[in-house]
Amino acid sequence: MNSFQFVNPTHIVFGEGTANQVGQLTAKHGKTVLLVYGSGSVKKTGLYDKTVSLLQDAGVTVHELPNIEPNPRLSTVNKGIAICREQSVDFILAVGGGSVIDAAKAIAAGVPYDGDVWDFFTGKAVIEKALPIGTILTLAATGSEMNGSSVVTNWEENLKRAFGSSHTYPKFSILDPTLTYTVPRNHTVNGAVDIMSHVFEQYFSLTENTPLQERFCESILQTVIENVELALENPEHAAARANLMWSGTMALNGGMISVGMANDWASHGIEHEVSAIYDIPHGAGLAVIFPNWMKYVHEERIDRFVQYATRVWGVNPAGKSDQEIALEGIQATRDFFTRIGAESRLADFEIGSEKLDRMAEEAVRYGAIGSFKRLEKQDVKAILELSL
Ligand SMILES: NC(=O)c1ccc[n+]([C@@H]2O[C@H](COP(=O)([O-])OP(=O)(O)OC[C@H]3O[C@@H](n4cnc5c(N)ncnc54)[C@H](O)[C@@H]3O)[C@@H](O)[C@H]2O)c1
Repeated sequence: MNSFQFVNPTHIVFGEGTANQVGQLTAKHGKTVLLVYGSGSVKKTGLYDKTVSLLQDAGVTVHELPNIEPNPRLSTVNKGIAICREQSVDFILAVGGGSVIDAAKAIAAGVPYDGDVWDFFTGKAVIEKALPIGTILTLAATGSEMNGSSVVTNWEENLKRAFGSSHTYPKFSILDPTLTYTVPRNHTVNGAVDIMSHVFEQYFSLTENTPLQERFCESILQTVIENVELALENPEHAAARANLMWSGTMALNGGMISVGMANDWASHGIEHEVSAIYDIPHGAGLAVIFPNWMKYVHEERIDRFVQYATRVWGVNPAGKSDQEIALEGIQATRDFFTRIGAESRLADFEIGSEKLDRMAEEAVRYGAIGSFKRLEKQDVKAILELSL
């Protein structure tokens, strides 16, 4: 295990009915709020009306930025920055999934910065301060509700980039699993794949002597596997929705499950290049890329893949070589994603080979990616080719 420090400042308020606390939680941090949300579900479910009235009852002035896109765009973030400056907003409340929360973080970082907020995504500048934000989460997936990361798409340049900062952790996040009852089938699937992928990025590591971290990872994977089909069969399955929601938060809350371990994140980097051009949902892209990344890299550390196959998927190792066991675990991953309804090929999104070179080149724009196996442009291209 490597040396590490771990801090996570986000106050989590978990459980049915907790959205009723949004007024008092927000009023602790700000008086003039930008309410950031997507294009439909919060209005349909009544969460929008309820939130506005709770904020007003708490004496908070509310300004709004609706219509955050899935895969939020830089142009929308800039609109939010302008509103905050014009209206002297002192707190941002995100109500939605990862896209809404990520947009809120980018706005929060952009408001006190004199330059272009995109600088934080390209590494040209480092975030030194940000407006405080809070969230009401409506979709179990990204972990953005308890981490400092944001992913934004610069649509004009077809670039999807991320930043991570200690200044953009939410002050609080309200996690009411009943708010996810309305999440449609495809986004429930994408969310589950995203949660599992976050764990994979941390679990497939070359760092030695990390048994507790590995078991944290395995337990999240098992919990998602056990619960996602229950939520798909019955979208109002209270226990399944609660378990998925907490799994999503734990899978990526600033690295708690993988402290002291090298992380990989190459598959996320590759997926970002795909969705930057084709605007496909993040989880859907990961369901295609990840099993192919696994096939491509598993020989780097076969014992971790054997452990994954046997502990997570219950592969019986008797009479099999390590290679056979590892491949059985990878196939079990692919089969599971397919069984819950995730796509398995880029062709399912009508993506062909035309832009593979550009995607591979952009993925390694700042150098080789990944730590489990360092991937150069030709490796990324090979994984994308396997994914066609
Ligand atoms: N910040 C991070 O740590 C992090 C990690 C992984 C991914 N991401 C990014 O997050 C984005 C994806 O976020 P996401 O997976 O949470 O999805 P999302 O926020 O894009 O939402 C997906 C869809 O679900 C709908 N939706 C959300 N809640 C709903 C509800 N309760 N009922 C009905 N519909 C609902 C939204 O309107 C949207 O159409 C991508 O841009 C991805 O790159 C961020």
